[in-house]
Amino acid sequence: MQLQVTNETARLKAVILGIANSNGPVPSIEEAYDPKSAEFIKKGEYPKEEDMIQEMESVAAVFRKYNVDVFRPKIIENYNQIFTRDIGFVIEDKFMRANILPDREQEIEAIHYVINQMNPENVIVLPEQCHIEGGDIMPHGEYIFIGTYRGEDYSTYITARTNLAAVEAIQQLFPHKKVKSFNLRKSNTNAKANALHLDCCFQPVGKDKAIIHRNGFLEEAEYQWLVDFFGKENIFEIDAQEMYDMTSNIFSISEDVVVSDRHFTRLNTWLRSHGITVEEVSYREIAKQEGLLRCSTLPLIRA
Ligand SMILES: NC(=O)NCCC[C@H](N)C(=O)O
Repeated sequence: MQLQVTNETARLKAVILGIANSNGPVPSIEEAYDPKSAEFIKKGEYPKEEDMIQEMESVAAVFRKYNVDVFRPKIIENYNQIFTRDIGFVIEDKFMRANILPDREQEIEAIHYVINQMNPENVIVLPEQCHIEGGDIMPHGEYIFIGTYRGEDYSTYITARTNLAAVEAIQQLFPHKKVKSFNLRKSNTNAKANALHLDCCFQPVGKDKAIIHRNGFLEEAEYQWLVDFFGKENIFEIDAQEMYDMTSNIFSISEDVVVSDRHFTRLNTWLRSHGITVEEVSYREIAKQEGLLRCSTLPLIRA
């Protein structure tokens, strides 16, 4: 398999799509590793497996329509394998195996059969002290954007998943790229004030546009850098409720085609007004676990 990913929007050819089958029993509040899941566990409204399976199958159907090769993780019984994005990621022709939250460590085993199809020289495992999850990593041409948390209290946040050691390691591995990191706002208890990953508060879309939530960024200057980089007229600004709804976490099949949630009417109207085809699905149940479409996909080839 010849891996290739250098941005979020080039034509998708091959992808791993997570899987909701045998997702396990409803976790206890203590077992939740993000505030939105905890909120729905508390309310007794944790999403049902059959509903999430259906939601993911509708995305698989869109991929089939666009002739994208789709790989699914092998099912590990009673284990959450929906958010495949975080367990590894592709930059250029390299597959980076992520050092993910310990609660999610087994997820990688389920995609070994895909990793085995790659040139072993292109499969990279970062040193253990580098915490990193794919939701925080976005190659963008000559740049690699990385969501991180720079606070000294990093270890107190189960919602902080990518550390500075990982940012430095990525820069060393890709010396020809400009690595730009963003300090994200974290909350273990309030999902409206928690940018769990960079893709929960920002994502490039189309030819030259981006979706962004200002308060997801701890440094005003870093938010402003992105606004200036894309140009204010190309920015779709979302509010705290829209970040909570995971509005920045749509997924591009190409510069002209996006998979989005049908409830995102404001966003979908804006995308269409810029000539982008919106393939609408419902991902409302999966959203209760603080992840959406980008989180549940791991692109292998965009060319
Ligand atoms: N890229 C992402 O933002 N992934 C979402 C992961 C959600 C999952 N409940 C987690 O906390 O790891």
